[in-house]
Amino acid sequence: MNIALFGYGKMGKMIEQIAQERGHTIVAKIDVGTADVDYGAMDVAIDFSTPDAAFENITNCFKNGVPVISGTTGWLSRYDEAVEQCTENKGAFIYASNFSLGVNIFFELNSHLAKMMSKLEQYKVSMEEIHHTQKLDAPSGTAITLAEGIIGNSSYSDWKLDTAGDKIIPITSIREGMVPGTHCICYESDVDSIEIKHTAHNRQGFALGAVIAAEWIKGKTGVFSMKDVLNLS
Ligand SMILES: NC(=O)C1=CN([C@@H]2O[C@H](COP(=O)(O)OP(=O)(O)OC[C@H]3O[C@@H](n4cnc5c(N)ncnc54)[C@H](O)[C@@H]3O)[C@@H](O)[C@H]2O)C=CC1
Ligand SMILES: O=C(O)C1=N[C@H](C(=O)O)C[C@H](O)C1
Repeated sequence: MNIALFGYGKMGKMIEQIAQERGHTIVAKIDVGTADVDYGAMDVAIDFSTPDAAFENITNCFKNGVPVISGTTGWLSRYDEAVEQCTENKGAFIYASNFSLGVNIFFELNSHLAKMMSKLEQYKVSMEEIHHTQKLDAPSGTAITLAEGIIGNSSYSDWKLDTAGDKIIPITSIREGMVPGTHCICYESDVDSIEIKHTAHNRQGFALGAVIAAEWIKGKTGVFSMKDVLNLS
């Protein structure tokens, strides 16, 4: 497939390597200041750019008939608008806050655990995420998806950064060193704690998942998720 990369930073470079290993061709590397974008050359676009740039990158692709895989986080207040534009243009779109297989299994585990814990009022939930110091958004997109998984399966109604409260999931965001991404969910009672944790050792899992999603979306129309791609129930 001919793949265009929107954002040629840490993730763009990792995706280039994995896509080429799987026999794909990178036909464009679009970053700040790229003047001409040849949409006609692309079978699919993979966007790992910045919170400010993602919406425009994604919707320009829809307008030009190019399917989009986006992993950029921090722009989700405009997700519904992007979905609308995808539908209007009969486009194809997958956004995931995290493309790694491990985290997508962790999402399922989190929802299942939240359902079980919802009957046990003595346990209070909290979340911690740790990322490298260059990260622009907090909390991470993955932490927000995890919080939504808890909210959808319990009586918790919202999440807040560094703020506990009734029916509120407190999220702590730590920025240190080169950490690729660590997420931990803790249920705590007076007598014990239960923790589940996902630790990314590098960025390869994120990049491989994005390339697999790009391969999967070929020939499809609509808005999908990694759950569709990975066939997780
Ligand atoms: N969903 C997932 O699995 C993952 C998501 N991410 C997210 O992906 C995004 C990128 O992460 P990294 O590559 O680590 O960041 P990065 O900072 O290394 O790369 C971002 C690149 O986007 C470029 N950029 C800025 N404006 C642009 C524009 N208008 N068009 C195209 N490119 C533009 C920057 O110059 C930079 O090269 C972040 O939002 C991050 O949270 C990161 C890892 C995994
Ligand atoms: O910025 C990152 O690096 C990452 N961002 C994603 C997020 O916000 O959840 C995914 C991963 O944790 C790495």
